[in-house]
Amino acid sequence: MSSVIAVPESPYLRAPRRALASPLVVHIGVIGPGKVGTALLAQLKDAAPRLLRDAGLSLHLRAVTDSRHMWLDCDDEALNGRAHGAQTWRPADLDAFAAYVRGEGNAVALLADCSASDIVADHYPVWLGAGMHVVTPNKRAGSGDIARWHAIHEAAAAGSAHFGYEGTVGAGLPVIQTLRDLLDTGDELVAVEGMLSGTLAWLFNRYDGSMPFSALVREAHDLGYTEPDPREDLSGVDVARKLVILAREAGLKLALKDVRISSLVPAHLAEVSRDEFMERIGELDGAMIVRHASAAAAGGVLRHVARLDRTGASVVLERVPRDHTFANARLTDNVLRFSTRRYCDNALVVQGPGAGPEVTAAAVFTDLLRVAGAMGVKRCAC
Ligand SMILES: NC(=O)C1=CN([C@@H]2O[C@H](COP(=O)(O)OP(=O)(O)OC[C@H]3O[C@@H](n4cnc5c(N)ncnc54)[C@H](O)[C@@H]3O)[C@@H](O)[C@H]2O)C=CC1
Ligand SMILES: N[C@@H](CC=O)C(=O)O
Repeated sequence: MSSVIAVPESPYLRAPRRALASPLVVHIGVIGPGKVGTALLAQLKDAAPRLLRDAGLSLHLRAVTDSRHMWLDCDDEALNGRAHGAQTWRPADLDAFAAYVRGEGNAVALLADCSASDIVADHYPVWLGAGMHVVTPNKRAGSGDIARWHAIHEAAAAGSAHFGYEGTVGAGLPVIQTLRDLLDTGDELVAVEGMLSGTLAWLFNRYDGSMPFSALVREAHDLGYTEPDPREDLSGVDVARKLVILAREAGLKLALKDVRISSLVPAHLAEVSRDEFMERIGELDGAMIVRHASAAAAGGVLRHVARLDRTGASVVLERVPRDHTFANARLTDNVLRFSTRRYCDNALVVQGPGAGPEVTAAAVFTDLLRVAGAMGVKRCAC
């Protein structure tokens, strides 16, 4: 699909490699071949020959599954060659899928969950406990039931397996790793303030009242910025999930229900099906033009702002002055301002594109490379 290569072409990767006795073989299963999953499949395919050559890392795509079908034998040339390249599929079964990805022998097995499904997240403890690595941009595990979240981390420790979720906050931006590095070196999180939705950043960067807000939401959906159901973005729930993930990372007790959210989805559209919502999305336009005009009249712009500190968390669409940092971020830019014990006079800021299939897939790929790094592959991200 794309020629973009997720792994940076660093001098480190290009340098002559110390020959490994044998390549590290990683069996990969991709769950959810949607926008992010498809981009990940393309990135894996592009990078595999280079990683084998330069890093002694042998990536084997074993299987792909969505909610209804699973395709096994993805690396089987003969099978893939049948029916004009179409692979055979069978009804999806996550346990059988994981067992197939693992296979026989001693290969490292890794599951990349690119769905937004709680059902898939429910399987993480079993997979991790059995020593299979899990990498994901799916926010459900990190922001859902706290008992499941504990079970996941305990299973990962018990199975000596890695649970990677860098893509859950800020898409491809180094957010989780940055926070973890601060905490691991003894810093303390005091507060996070920022714009954590690529979709809402893009919408309010674009929206000037000259075209319907709903048309922009449709465009954001087509560009792959929104959640599978764009109400997750518009309601503020997607950003609230990210705040919960950050809070838990920092050891703060926060559940989704504790985040104060002001939703852009009117109550009468909150419970209808996704398809009906998309048909009636024009019903958002009236309220939005009024809010935009009111912010403009007061000399400001609308921005979707998230805040987290020890007293709580909030997600609000608010008016900010035109010269505010948030007013001048571009496109899907996320901005995360970390105030910590060390970064107290001036916050540590992570900023950049915060949504899109390519950048998100690259975060998942980076997590995969961290697993390989931990397994002794010295020439990629470790
Ligand atoms: N699109 C973006 O910019 C970003 C997305 N993410 C996350 O990435 C994930 C995927 O997002 P998209 O690719 O945009 O969504 P998508 O809707 O394009 O793809 C989701 C895929 O998951 C599959 N799926 C759903 N339930 C499943 C189940 N029970 N078992 C197996 N597969 C299942 C669907 O069939 C589909 O193939 C979501 O969790 C999203 O929050 C995270 C950061 C940024
Ligand atoms: N829909 C999300 C995607 C990344 O998490 C967003 O717009 O931020």
